[in-house]
Amino acid sequence: MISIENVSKSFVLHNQGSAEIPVMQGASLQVALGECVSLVGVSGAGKSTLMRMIYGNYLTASGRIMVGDVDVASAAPREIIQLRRRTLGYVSQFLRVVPRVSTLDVVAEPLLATGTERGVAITQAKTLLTRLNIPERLWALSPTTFSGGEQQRVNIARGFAFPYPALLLDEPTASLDPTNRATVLAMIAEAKARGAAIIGIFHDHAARDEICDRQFDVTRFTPGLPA
Ligand SMILES: Nc1ncnc2c1ncn2[C@@H]1O[C@H](COP(=O)(O)OP(=O)(O)OP(=O)(O)O)[C@@H](O)[C@H]1O
Repeated sequence: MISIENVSKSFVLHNQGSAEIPVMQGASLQVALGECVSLVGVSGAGKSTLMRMIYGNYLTASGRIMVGDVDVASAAPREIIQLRRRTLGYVSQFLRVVPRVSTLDVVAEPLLATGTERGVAITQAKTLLTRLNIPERLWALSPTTFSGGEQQRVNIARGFAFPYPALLLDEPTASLDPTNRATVLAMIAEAKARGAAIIGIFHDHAARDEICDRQFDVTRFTPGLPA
């Protein structure tokens, strides 16, 4: 489902004499439907950079990043938006909060964007928020004022609302209490069981070992680091 082929990436620091910093060279990884792979490697190895390249937030210098039949490395912005709508989900570490949009609407939005009838989308959002222990009194409010852990759970509810066949998870269990952590791990297991291909970054090693089928050490492709 996700196929990364010989991918390289440099950053050009325009404010520092256009210095070119190579951060990844020749990375390849295949993730099948129903499989969960964790990106590992020392701090600065390029885990987040690879994740952002797969999602199309960072440009890829060379190589291919196939998600389904779309090559994110060469796709037009319009194709990437389409891919993100129905194929590729991303649970980032932090919720991007839009003032005045209710929590229910934040969670239902990925379903509404794919044509789900409003009543069905809101019911699904309520189910997810209940499961993640967001109190009902908060559902009509914007998550702007929520605690860090509450915002993270709203973000997870939103990320799991639509059944994406490919899913990127950036620290999905960070700063969760044991009960909510167990719920999120169960949700990831359910996504795998329905056939999602998942790539995650987990500093929570117990969670990683429980939920991931294998690890991908990004350090092997970091220029200048011992392999
Ligand atoms: N936007 C950027 N501009 C310039 N350099 C960047 C940018 N993003 C990342 N880098 C550099 O790329 C390298 C990889 O960073 P990245 O954040 O991907 O590492 P990581 O493995 O996710 O680290 P951590 O575990 O600490 O989050 C680092 O040397 C970092 O400084």
